[in-house]
Amino acid sequence: MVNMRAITHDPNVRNDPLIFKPERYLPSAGGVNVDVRGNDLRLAPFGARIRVCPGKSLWLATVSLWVAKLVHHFEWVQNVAQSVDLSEVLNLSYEMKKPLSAVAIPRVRWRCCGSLMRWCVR
Ligand code: HEM
Repeated sequence: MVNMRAITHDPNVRNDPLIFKPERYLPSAGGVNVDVRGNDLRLAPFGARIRVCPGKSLWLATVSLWVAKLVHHFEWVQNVAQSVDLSEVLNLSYEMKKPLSAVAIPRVRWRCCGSLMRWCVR
């Protein structure tokens, strides 16, 4: 498994590695253009080489749809009961010490149309 934490926290690879700045990989915002499919280890969320994620193409082809659906159907608001804490803990990999929590409020009301996996707007 590629140690992405070590790579992405290396100041020789990333300027200001501790600052949350996703636009650093957005060419239209002056960031660098990185191939995330495992060919460029500056950013390899799916790993690389022989154990690279076999689901990467499926995910890259559908991620826009998933995000669009989540934003279209829900209003996302901060969970006031649990503030955002970016502290990390080392388990099998680095994980958030306190899981990120948000509240999703449905934008429309739904009712089940009777068949499995089919929901309609009331
Ligand atoms: C946001 C989406 C995803 C991310 C960030 C992701 C990331 C990863 C990473 C980092 C690995 C480990 C690579 C390594 O060991 O170096 C992995 C492995 C794997 N992923 Fe994904 N993955 C995603 C989605 C998917 C999807 C959609 C599928 C299946 C449909 C999938 C199936 C697998 C499998 C089976 C492995 C194990 C491969 C092996 O050990 O040989 N992943 N993934």
